[in-house]
Amino acid sequence: MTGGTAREASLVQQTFALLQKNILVQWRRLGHVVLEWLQHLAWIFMLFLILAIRDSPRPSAYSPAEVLGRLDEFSNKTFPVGYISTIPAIRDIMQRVSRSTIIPKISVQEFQNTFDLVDVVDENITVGVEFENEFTYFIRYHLYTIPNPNDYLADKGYCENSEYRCRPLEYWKLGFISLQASIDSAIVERNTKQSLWDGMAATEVVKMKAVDYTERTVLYMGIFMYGMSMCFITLSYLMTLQITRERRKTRELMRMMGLKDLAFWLSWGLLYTVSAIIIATLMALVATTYIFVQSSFGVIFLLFCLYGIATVCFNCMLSTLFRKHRLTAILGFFLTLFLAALGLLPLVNAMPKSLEVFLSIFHPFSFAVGMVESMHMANDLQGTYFSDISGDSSHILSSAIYLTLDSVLYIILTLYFDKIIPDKHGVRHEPLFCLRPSFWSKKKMSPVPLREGERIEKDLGDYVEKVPIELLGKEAIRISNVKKMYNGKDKKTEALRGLNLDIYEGQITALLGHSGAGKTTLLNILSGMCGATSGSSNIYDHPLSDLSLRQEIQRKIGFCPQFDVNFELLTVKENLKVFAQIKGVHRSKVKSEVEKVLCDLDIDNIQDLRANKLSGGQRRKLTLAIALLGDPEILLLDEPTAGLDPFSRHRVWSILKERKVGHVTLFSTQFMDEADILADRKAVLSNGRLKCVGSSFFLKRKWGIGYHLRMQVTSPCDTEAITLLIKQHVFSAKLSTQNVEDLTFTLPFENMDAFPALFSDLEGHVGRDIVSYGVSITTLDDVFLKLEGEAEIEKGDYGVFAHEQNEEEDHFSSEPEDSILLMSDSGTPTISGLALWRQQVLAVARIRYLKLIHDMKGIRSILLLLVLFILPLVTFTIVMNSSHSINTWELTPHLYFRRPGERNHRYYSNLLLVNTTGTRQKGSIIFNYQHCKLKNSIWHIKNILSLKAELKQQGVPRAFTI
Ligand SMILES: Nc1ncnc2c1ncn2[C@@H]1O[C@H](COP(=O)(O)OP(=O)(O)OP(=O)(O)O)[C@@H](O)[C@H]1O
Repeated sequence: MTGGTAREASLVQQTFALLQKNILVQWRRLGHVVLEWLQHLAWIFMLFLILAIRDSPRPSAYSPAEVLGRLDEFSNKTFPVGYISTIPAIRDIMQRVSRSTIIPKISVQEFQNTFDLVDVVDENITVGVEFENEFTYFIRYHLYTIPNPNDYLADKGYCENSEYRCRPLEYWKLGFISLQASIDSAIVERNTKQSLWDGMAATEVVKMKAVDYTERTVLYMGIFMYGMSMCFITLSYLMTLQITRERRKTRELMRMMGLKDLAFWLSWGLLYTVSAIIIATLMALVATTYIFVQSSFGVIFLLFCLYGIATVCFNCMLSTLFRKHRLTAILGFFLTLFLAALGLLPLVNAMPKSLEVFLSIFHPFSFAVGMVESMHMANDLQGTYFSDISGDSSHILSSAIYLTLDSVLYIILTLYFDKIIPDKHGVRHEPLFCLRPSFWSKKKMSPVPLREGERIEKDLGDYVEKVPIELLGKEAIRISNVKKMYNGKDKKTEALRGLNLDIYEGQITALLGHSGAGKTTLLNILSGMCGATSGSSNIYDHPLSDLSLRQEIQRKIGFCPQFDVNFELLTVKENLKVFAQIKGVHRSKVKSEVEKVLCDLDIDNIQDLRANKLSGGQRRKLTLAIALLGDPEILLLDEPTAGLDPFSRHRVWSILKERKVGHVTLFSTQFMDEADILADRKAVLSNGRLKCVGSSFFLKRKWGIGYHLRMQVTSPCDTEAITLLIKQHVFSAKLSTQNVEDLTFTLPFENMDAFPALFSDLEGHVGRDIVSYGVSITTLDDVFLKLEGEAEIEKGDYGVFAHEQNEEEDHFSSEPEDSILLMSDSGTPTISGLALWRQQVLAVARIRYLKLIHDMKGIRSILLLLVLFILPLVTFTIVMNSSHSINTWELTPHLYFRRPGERNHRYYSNLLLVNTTGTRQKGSIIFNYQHCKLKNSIWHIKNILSLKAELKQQGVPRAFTI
């Protein structure tokens, strides 16, 4: 193997080339880009408006602490309490409660079962008490009488210095605290035989210092959380649309040229990361102005930024899962909508850490972990800061770590799915490919000498021409028993049925065959655009099935596919530059390489024309030019001159001939003259099999009919006499065509010796019954026609036609629609008036119906995905509901005890101790509290509720209520 420009495709060069291309494309479609940005900004503006109207920044203020009175000062005319007695101890406790000195007017009633009790509680007739055991109990109020005990569902604070509007005070005003104190006293009295009633009754109730205005409702915070989670929704839609489109159109071909997967994803990822950062900056500005007023801009910006990057990575992952760009984009849109709902979960309640870690694989949830907590802190008039990242702002760190890990996870999954879910073209890796050692060890190609004379085409016997001795051992491509089966929806197509063929270095080989013979399929397999179903193909003795070597092999190949490849908004020159860099042409040589190819193919006059403005032939030349870039050792060309003018065809032929030595060239063509002139060897395929292979001379000798003797005769003419004359010299001559004034005979090659005598005899008849005559040799067309037969050709044509129909998405383009409407089978209008109108309506209705069925598949996929992603949400909601956690607040000493420096977090409240003695009571209860690592004398509590705690004072256990 010789030749080839030195090429080494580096990740940086490829990424840079594609990124440059992406930026250029964005620039060329500036109008669209502006519209896209208007969409992004519309979302941010909407959020800004909602915030500006709903929640203008308020001055920081606290409502002060105030003493509400003694516990026994609560007085209600009647205070009915119901309970269910399941064990005698409960009745005993409630009997004691009925004698409560804290609530003198209490009346206690026993109920038979929970339903009866719930009925009266629901009607707000009585307050319910349910015991789990003799120490644990629930107090049940009518749902709307006291604020929801769940901190996140309740209006916290909101006192505005007015007792009337102070919701948390309902706990005091409606007797909740006094009842709880009564039950606690009864339990303590029953178990310790000591009475706490008097002390308890004298306990003073104090409203803690609280933030003056904080409206903590799920709805309110949920709207903003949801709005913030969806700030990248338009970006997601447009990104998936573009990536999936390019992935489908050109990615596999670029991959075939040696493009590294990561370079492709990075080029898009980096472009959209810039957009995400701009959106993140604007969002952070809006959020810090209206929601996180006390927080540092940097912290909020960081979270938005990381969320944006994770979104970009997520979209890349999504783009690997589907082929259709619209479907992917719509799906991405709905997924963002639904995943953003996951961000609401941290609002509802404190969730177990394990569930938080599990849900953090969804980036909107990870984002919400930081944002929701920051919102709660903002409601407490606290801000989040980098300096506090290990303290109260630690949730920011968790969120940032989750989002970073999400991004890494999505990138890994993108690369993985990209390998195991191939696009329309491309080779599928097995799911566990990364566990194979060969995947990680980068083998270098070292050609292994071939065993001389071992020919895999030998099965065809006489149909294969023997290659000259100097070619033996120069087999560059060896195709052995290759089969390819396409599994369509309705039927399977066997495109190749055990093909054997050797392609030699230093030769140009042509693939001939009827439409649908399998030429394109073979070239696609060799180029790596698709895999074979079975059999092996080796390139320089390296099996193509070894995926670890594939990239190495592919870099040596220049491939011109049947379809045209280019980036439409780039000029011819820009296209060539990008592809040269992808192919690994050194940066310093890109310019000269591009100029050489432009000049070789005579397209330098159109180098500044955009690809979407090129004619069919010019596009073809561009695709060929791309294949020639980097002077690849192996050229695989699928109908390279289709659509070219004769001048350009000759130019292509001379280029291929010039670079023949030391290179391998394999091309397919429908032009027999092209194969005849250009190719050293022609391989004729028929229905997926090799029919024969050899030089033109060999094929013509073997299948040609010999020579054609054409003569113009006078009319009327004695055909029999002329035939007899010819047969006298060439006995096996045959009259092949006969017209009024023309006769054509075929003369076999073997009778060439008889030709001089035949011609001199014919000369004698010229001017009498023969006007003139001439002889021509069999062409490859004749060979082809003989080999295939007309019936075969028709069959092949039909096959391809059917296939193309399947391939194209526009089944229902308007053209067939029109033809259905206007023409009968014979092509002439046969009906008119009402009948025609009826037929048109039916036809259009049928087309609409078929379109709907077609779209249903997409809708089904969307629904399936939605269900999959909603499932965690639904499960979580069920779990939450079943645990009654939303409307229940369990009071445990744990809530009130915290380490110094620990944030005043959710259910944790600081303990209020009011020392009215005027002395610092060393050794007293205050001293003991200080040793319990409690932060004392803090005038701040979320709700004023009772706590049952037990502390030892001077070794004596004392139960009391705070
Ligand atoms: N993606 C596909 N899915 C299903 N069948 C296919 C697909 N591609 C090709 N075929 C079928 O495989 C057979 C071989 O097709 P191929 O394109 O290789 O023929 P060809 O010799 O290149 O034809 P042409 O000269 O018209 O390009 C045909 O019958 C075709 O219908």
